[in-house]
Amino acid sequence: MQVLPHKTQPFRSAKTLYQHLATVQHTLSTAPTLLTLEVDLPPLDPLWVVECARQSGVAHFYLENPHTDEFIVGMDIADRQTAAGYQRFQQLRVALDRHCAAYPAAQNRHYFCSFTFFDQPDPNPPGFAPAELILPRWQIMRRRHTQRAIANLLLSAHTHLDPLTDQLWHQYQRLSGVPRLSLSPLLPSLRHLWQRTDYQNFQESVVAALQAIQQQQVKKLVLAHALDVTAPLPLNLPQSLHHLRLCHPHCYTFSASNGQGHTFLGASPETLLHIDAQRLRTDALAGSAARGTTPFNDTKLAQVLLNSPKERHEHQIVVDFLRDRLTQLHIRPQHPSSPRILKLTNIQHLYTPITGTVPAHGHPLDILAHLHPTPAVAGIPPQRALSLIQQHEAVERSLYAAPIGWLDTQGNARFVVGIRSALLKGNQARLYAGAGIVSGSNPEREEAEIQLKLQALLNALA
Ligand SMILES: C=C(O[C@H]1C=CC=C(C(=O)O)[C@@H]1O)C(=O)O
Repeated sequence: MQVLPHKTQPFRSAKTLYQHLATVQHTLSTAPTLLTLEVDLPPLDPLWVVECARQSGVAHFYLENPHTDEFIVGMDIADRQTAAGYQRFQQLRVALDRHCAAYPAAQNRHYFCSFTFFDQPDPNPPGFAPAELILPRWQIMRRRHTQRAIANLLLSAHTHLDPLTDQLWHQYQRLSGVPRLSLSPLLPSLRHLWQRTDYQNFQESVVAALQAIQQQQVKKLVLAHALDVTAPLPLNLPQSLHHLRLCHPHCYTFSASNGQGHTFLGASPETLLHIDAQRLRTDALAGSAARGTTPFNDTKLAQVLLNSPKERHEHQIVVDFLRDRLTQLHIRPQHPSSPRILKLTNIQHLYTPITGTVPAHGHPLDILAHLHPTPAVAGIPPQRALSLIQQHEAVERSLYAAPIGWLDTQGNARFVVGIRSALLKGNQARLYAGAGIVSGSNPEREEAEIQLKLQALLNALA
């Protein structure tokens, strides 16, 4: 089957679009063909696309890094594959290979992927599969000061062109029309949010984790906590995302909605997999301290963090894990011998960037299968840590702390770890934060770290 690039501009009018699709359809058999159309759109704020998707009640996917001036945003679904179970990454790869064989690679085609933390569907599912691969109907991307937009659609001799043309034309008009977004730079008042959480529960699980560490069941365990928030009115998604990107310009701001009212969003400082032309980067990020209120105090806190044997141990476990896993994949890891400090708006971390070269046969989904979950979000040894998390955590992790991002047909990828994140539905939000527990951890201090992380998210909700 072929990919049919268009030669004319089919989005001149609804009529030219219909005629273009009809001309293509004339050449098709009953088997579907993937049509990828380049679309001229004015320079867009990706949050306008998020808003258009929200208003139309369709799925969206958004990832933006203000610091590198990169974004990708997708609206609606052209094709979707899902998988579950311990082979879910491999199953998605098979689905992707099949997709690429059926519809040969069009440059610029990107697939959005999300995963839940555990490989089985949640008992109270928010409607995200354990593994999802989505080819968006609309994809708009900005990189190196250039924006490009495409529309993907599956077309066969049987497709009814009238409703398809109507839908595409309507979506195109919305996207290219004057954005009706009024994004405020001010932080919202939090007085209207009603919060419910029980830190007693978290502290008890830290005590249980310390016991498991003492009994040498695990060396490290990452425990998460959730804060449930209710607002008097539905939460304003573009505004919340705008706050996140303003407050965390060095993080990846992201959101994914399933088109059924659930949206997972956040601003993650942790890159799990960044591949550009076979050059790979993954981040070891573990070990935290608050930001100081004065430059002097801030530097002092950073020095204490860098010199703390407990924090360095917590961090080194992640570095060692990532090194081992990359080596298993025949990728030679390279990294500085000691961690640096990564300063975020409200918190600072120990940070070691690890780089390498992906071999020709290496595939982003195989690499993700090896990297998730890292001991920055689970623990070590991984299997034991996972069962202790299930035993001690009170809430489902859902998409929290799992890979979220995109890959293309040339092996490039961007995946972050879905931390500093929340799940929204209507006027309700569940905010997640976790902390690594090692020998020497203190329940009160871990709780303070969790509160610091949750507060940053809470400040962004609008
Ligand atoms: C698991 C989270 O953070 C991880 C990443 C950086 C520092 C961490 C820490 O110091 O505990 C965590 O390992 C979270 O924010 O939910």
